[in-house]
Amino acid sequence: MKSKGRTGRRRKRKLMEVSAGLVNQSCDIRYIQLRKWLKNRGFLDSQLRMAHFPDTGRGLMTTRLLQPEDLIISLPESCLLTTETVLKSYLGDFIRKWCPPISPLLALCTFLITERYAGDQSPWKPYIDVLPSSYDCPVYWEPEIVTLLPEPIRQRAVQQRTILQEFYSSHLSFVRSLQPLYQENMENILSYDAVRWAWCTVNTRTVYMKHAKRDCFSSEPDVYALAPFLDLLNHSPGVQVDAAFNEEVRCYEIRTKVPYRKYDQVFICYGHHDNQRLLLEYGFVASNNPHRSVYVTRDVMLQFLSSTDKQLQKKWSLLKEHEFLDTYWKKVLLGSFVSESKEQSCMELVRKICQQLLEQTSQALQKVRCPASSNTLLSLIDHFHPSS
Ligand SMILES: C[S@@+](CC[C@H](N)C(=O)[O-])C[C@H]1O[C@@H](n2cnc3c(N)ncnc32)[C@H](O)[C@@H]1O
Repeated sequence: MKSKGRTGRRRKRKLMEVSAGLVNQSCDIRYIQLRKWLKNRGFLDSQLRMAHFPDTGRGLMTTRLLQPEDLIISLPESCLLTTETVLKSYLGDFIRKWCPPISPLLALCTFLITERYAGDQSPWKPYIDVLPSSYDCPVYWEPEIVTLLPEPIRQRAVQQRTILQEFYSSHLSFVRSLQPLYQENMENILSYDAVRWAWCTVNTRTVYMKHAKRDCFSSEPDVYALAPFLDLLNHSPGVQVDAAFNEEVRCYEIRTKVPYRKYDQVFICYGHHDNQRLLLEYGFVASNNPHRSVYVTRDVMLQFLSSTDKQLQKKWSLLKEHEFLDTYWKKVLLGSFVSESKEQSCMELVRKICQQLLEQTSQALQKVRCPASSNTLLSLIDHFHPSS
């Protein structure tokens, strides 16, 4: 009787999951190893399970109803990977001796790479095995694809690539100093590709956790913690959570502010980011993002403003200098009263600009021919379409 009931419940759960379009990934061997590893480090089983969702990809679903103020997850300190972890490791002495001090970000990236290189020997293997092997952030895109992005985000994507390249090349001498630890050439282990992977891992997956300033690190903020399992939570701009390290119980805790039904995907909010920022920093865009915005370059604006106005450049500089450009547009677009004629002309200008950006986006879409990446890219570029 008992086992029949359990079978029935299993069938019902399967049906509900299938109807929600999600695939429970609990039997993935890497996931099982991760759960075992977490348990050994004191993580008590939570109601969350890894699953694959049709709209957001891999994420976490709840196996029970969640009410506002419920604790979603409580991850013990021993599961967190921070600069403290790095300093206690074989890298600690090298970091402490190195001058000028390296950044907390470089310490984390180096540790991730050397632990991945250690393979079976690494105590972090179960975590590293579930990390993505590559990312969708623009630093992974082919330059021809980056060229197709709308100009403002294209500039930022190019800038980001330069920052990463400088991050990689400016730390080569520190990387070489680690050679006594390995037989293989250190520059092969900490290659550009490896650094890009680690950089994206830290940038897309860490939670905020402030650490006291230490002399062995440069003055950049030390605010990262890699949080295994917890970092499978996807972003939704509409949800609210309380997330922080609880000093009393020494766990990183997240409490939901919104309810979830059984088998729903549970989300957190990475911040009030527009789609440009989400794409640059996390490699995705959110549909129905209340913070979405359309970036317009100065050249496009000037192209639409009266070409007969000889004083236009001067007026523009003046407005910019006094920070009127942003505030005035926001006022009009958010519905504050300016004057009827001004409002109408502003709206008309916005409509024309959007129309032009729409046309440019359609042309860019036509050029995306690469079959392997077209789906992701089409959806990404589509989100930058001003009409969306
Ligand atoms: C902290 S991880 C979340 C877990 C991740 N989906 C995974 O499979 O490991 C952040 C990454 O998840 C993806 N992501 C998060 N929220 C998303 C969303 N709403 N839609 C699509 N992808 C999302 C992005 O690739 C992002 O860089």
